[in-house]
Amino acid sequence: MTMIPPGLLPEGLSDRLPPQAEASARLARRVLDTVATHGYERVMPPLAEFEDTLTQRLKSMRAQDLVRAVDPVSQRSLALRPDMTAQVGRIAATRLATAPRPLRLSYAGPVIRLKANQLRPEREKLQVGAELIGSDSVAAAVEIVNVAIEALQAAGVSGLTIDFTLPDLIDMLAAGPLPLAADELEAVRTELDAKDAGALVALGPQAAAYLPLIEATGPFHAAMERLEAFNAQLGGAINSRIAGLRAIARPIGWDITLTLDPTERHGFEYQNWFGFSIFAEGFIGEIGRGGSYAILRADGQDEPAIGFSLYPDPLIDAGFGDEAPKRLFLPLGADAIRAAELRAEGWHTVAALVGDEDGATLRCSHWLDGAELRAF
Ligand SMILES: N[C@@H](Cc1c[nH]c[nH+]1)C(=O)O
Repeated sequence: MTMIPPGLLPEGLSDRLPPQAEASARLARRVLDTVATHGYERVMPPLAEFEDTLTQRLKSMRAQDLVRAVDPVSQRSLALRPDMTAQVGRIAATRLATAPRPLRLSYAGPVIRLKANQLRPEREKLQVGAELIGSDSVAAAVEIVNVAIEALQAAGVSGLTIDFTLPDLIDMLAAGPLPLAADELEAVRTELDAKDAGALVALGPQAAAYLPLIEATGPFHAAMERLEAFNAQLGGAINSRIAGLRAIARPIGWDITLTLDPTERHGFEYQNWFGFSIFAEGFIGEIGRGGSYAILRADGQDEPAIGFSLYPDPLIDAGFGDEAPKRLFLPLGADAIRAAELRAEGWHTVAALVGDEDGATLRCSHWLDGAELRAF
């Protein structure tokens, strides 16, 4: 029999220890507090749900990568949540179906996937976010992008880059001005993902018409000019998308780097007209993502929505939210009233239990001597 050392967890799952556990809670708190100031109210969906209600609520969400189990009570398939946006969608479509719109909700909690991605081995991640339900207008997008930026800045994250994308652009073009057969569509997507101009042209003239989209990538303003030139060739077929992107970019401060990658689809499985990824200087991979999507309501109608989710674990690993508390040792018999006063001033007290503990070993910087603080 193989011995499993104590404390060993399944691959991709880990404990958060002091001080990162506190830092993680603090960062989530800052984000939630910031979004609350913009009217977003917190919901707490459960860790697991019936698999079908979890995956069928958002249009074009796929049931991939789920950690599943059969519920012995209902005999139905349960899944651990991979993304709280789907749960917020379910809440909005069911229990809050009659709440006034737009409905602004926020959330924070762990999410889990079966497989880790190439960039990070973790299968469990903290997700913190906000969703605006009832609109996916340009005004709603402006609000969501700016609230996401403000929340990250309030948490002390700087050097932000926002990469805009148009998740359903290829579908829209293929169904309209640049027709593609179903099999061609997938091949075009693959080559656009790879940004392989040669391979795209080799697919034939229909596919080659998508070539300008490879060029319309990079720093926002230059890429937008190329996207506008492409739009002009198409007789203005994507006018509304272009106007939307410009309006969303306009209020964003100069301290934020903006980029465009109109065909990026990694991580944008259910988003429709607008999507964005958030990067922070010094971190590989995105630390957040968002966009517009449709929630399926009980009456079969779609409800528009837009939101963002942050994945702050890499920030925590790098020390964000770390604030070493001032720790004070209380020897046996210390003045309880004075200790309470000091706690009210922000000290964390560590009380002796037997009398021979060493406060310095317990990571206290000071000890209470009568009413006085003494440094160790
Ligand atoms: N939940 C999505 C991002 C998102 C939130 N709202 C809309 N999109 C994700 O984590 O990829």
